[in-house]
Amino acid sequence: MSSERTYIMIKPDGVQRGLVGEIIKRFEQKGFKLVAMKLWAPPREFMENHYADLSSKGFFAGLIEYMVSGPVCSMVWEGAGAVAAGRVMLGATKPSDSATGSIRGDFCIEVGRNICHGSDTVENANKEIELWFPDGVTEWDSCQKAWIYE
Ligand SMILES: Nc1ncnc2c1ncn2[C@@H]1O[C@H](COP(=O)(O)OP(=O)(O)OP(=O)(O)O)[C@@H](O)[C@H]1O
Repeated sequence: MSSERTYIMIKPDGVQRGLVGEIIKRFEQKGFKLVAMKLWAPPREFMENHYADLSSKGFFAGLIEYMVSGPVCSMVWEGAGAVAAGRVMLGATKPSDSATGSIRGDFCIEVGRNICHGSDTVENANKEIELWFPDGVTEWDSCQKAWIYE
């Protein structure tokens, strides 16, 4: 499995409900490496751009209202298979379908308040990382590497 980077965002409900630490803890404990993070409230147009592929959906206006209702915590996590593993850790989009043990399965009830976002493909991850972190990420060596990878 090759090393990848994935864009993970804690949505406004996740921030307001005090789940930032819990979500970071899960990614750290899994063995992924944090290479970028910021807490901020991007302008509406920025969020519309992030979700541009959903602009024709009936829930788009509500989604954008939700996403600009408070600060989000944007992160980039790195590691082998990080994109697919990140999606599994988040759980299915609809919390009623999310496995217990996943972030959505454990902490939320409705699709319109589903706490977190994670890139769905490596290609989209690279696009999202460029959008959210145009100045790049922080490269560093983790002393845990030899204990996580063979
Ligand atoms: N039927 C719906 N009603 C309300 N909101 C929805 C609905 N479907 C999706 N959403 C919202 O739009 C977001 C993006 O939907 P998408 O289909 O891209 O799922 P996803 O890739 O799992 O989610 P995300 O991009 O947030 O990680 C969902 O996470 C959810 O917040």
